[in-house]
Amino acid sequence: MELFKEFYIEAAHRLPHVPEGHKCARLHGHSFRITIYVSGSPDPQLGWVMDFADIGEAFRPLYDMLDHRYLNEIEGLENPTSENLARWIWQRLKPRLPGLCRIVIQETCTSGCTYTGEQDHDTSVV
Ligand SMILES: Nc1nc2c(c(=O)[nH]1)N=C([C@H](O)[C@H](O)COP(=O)(O)OP(=O)(O)OP(=O)(O)O)CN2
Ligand SMILES: [Zn+2]
Repeated sequence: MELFKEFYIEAAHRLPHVPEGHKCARLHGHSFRITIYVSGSPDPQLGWVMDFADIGEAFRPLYDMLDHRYLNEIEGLENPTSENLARWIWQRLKPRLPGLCRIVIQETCTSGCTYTGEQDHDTSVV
């Protein structure tokens, strides 16, 4: 079974490696929606995989690092695309939340990225 919990951060960014003239080279902001998914089997007694609040607890330190920030200033997020943000969160959250199975980053109502932590070719540019 899969649980999810949504978080919203307000953050500014710019994409430093886009072609000249691209709108995303300019400083701008988003209300990012970050959805954290956890998989597991429900405990027979409690009836839940884990307490939703514990997902919040695990994510809290990262939330505090991201919310109302200029993402480019954060170590490892110098090129804060949705893809890089998803991977950045995964690397820091997985040790605290072993059941983590998916992260969905939504930058706008129409654009986003899903990451399941598989071995992709790490071509991130910072
Ligand atoms: N693969 C990616 N492409 C883009 C990213 C990204 O992180 N990964 N990011 C951006 C920009 O941050 C941009 O602010 C968001 O993209 P976009 O969907 O183009 O935003 P719009 O609201 O302007 O899009 P509409 O066409 O109006 O729906 C760009 N690309
Ligand atoms: Zn953007």
